[in-house]
Amino acid sequence: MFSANNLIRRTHRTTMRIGCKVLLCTIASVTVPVRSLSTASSSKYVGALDQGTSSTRFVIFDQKGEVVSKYQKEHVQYYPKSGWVEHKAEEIFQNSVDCITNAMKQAKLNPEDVSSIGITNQRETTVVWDKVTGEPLHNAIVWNCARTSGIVSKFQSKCGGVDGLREKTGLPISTYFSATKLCWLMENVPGLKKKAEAGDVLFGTIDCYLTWRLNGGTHHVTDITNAARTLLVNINSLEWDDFLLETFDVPACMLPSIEPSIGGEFGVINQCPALDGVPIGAILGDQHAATFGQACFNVGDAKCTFGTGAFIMMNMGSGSPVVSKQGLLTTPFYQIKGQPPVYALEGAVAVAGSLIQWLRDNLEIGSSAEEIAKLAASVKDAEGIRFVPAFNGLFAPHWREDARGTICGLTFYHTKAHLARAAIDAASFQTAEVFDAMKADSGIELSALKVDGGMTANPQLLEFLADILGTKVLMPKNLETTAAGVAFAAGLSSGVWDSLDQVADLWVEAKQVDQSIDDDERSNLKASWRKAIDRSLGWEQ
Ligand SMILES: Nc1ncnc2c1ncn2[C@@H]1O[C@H](COP(=O)(O)OP(=O)(O)O)[C@@H](O)[C@H]1O
Ligand SMILES: O=P(O)(O)OC[C@H](O)CO
Repeated sequence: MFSANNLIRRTHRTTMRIGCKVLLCTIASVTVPVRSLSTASSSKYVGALDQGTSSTRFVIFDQKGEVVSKYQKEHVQYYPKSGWVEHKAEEIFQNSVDCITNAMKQAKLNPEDVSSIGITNQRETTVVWDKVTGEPLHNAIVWNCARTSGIVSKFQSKCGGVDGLREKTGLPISTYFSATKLCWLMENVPGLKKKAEAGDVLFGTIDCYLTWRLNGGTHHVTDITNAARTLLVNINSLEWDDFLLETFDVPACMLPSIEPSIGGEFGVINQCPALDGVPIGAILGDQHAATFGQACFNVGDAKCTFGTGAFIMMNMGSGSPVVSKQGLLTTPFYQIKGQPPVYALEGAVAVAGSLIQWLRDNLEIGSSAEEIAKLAASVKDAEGIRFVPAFNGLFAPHWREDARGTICGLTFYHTKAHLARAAIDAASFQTAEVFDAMKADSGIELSALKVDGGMTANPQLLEFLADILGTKVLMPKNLETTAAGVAFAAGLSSGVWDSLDQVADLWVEAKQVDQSIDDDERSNLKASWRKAIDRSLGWEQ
């Protein structure tokens, strides 16, 4: 059992670069449970439950950080109305158990072989469930669901605009975060508000729901990286904030307790026989886990994950969080028990790979992402087409609920291949906007961007990205960076690894892509993108 009494502390010193200064400082004080020391020889594997927007996977890592086995399962996406997105939390839990069971079977491992697991998840997605039966009281409302735009306008007016809560929360008031999703549930699920006020209902993001189901309800907990994406947490105190709870009218009794990401009290698994008795050693939101897996441990290190959306995160170190003036998010990157959190700046782009899925499913211009990628590669560029995928409005750095998808520059010359190319370029253009905002906010000149996620299988994406950013793009050997990140975090808490330096050594570069255009060409491309963005704004009233 993971408890404060059986923890041993180890402190490690390393060098950290801040701008051009090199500091010798403590970055990791790792808490190690006795279990790992007493059973060090047998419990050498670490598991990662990676619950993403489109699928769930369980990945098992050995001490060298190599993948031993993995199992993945997609879940159904529900689109009950235009712009609405839902998941079934029960299906996600059952898929999690299936993935764990199959991956453990493939690797021929028993629970005693696994020192701990980490949970990483699609963030902000909101679940409410019955405290006794565990039954979800509505489908989960997904992070990219735009149903709360009316509620968002109301709170923006009430709180002083889109940035009215930014100092406290690090976030703009947007449909993206959990608070307005919870408001919608309270207003629309009959009887929910009364039950919640009576203490009969629990709220949580996906990490919290899965943890509660896996530990049989012994711990209703979340970690700080997930809690801080609800719009209900003060990013300085790292606690639920009374003013925010009052503003959004959320009863405190339905909220989980907030734990540090690494070594927090998350309980022990007792509802999945394949991992019976294994502690949950770490929880990290998926973008935070990817940043951890990409070993972005120095201030200024940054990564971008190109999956359903695109998410850039840059390590800003511990100390006071930097509040963005450029439309970025301030977010705890991770927190080790007993240590102050390390903060990050993040640029969240809502639509990246999902645009390729849309071309496949709705326009049927190819039967798979790979086929669309091939089509896009058959032309030398997009021939001037700019495709702004503001399907649910625009996230960072614009935060405009009123933007809608826009294709600019079409002529009779263009074919579906140019459209496919423009869709792939859109991910890089959006990343460049966030990249520039990050440089302006942090004062840090980023010399490289580490990348991962499903879209990075596409060489045209990587080449155009390096060109439009004007910097080198680095790809790791291990592309399961999200799962690796939370596995490393769990392994640090259970003693499989004992320092961030050790974890950083597990990161191996597979590929570097360099820019190949000059500054003039880059500025022209960026100027054309800005024009296209302007045309997408204000469409939806
Ligand atoms: N070769 C490719 N070119 C462009 N996009 C791709 C390619 N292969 C996969 N994708 C996109 O990558 C996304 C899947 O990436 P993944 O990291 O698994 O996403 P998530 O973690 O968000 O579920 C899909 O949206 C898909 O359209
Ligand atoms: O599951 P992904 O990779 O699409 O990530 C979703 C993000 O966590 C949403 O904030």
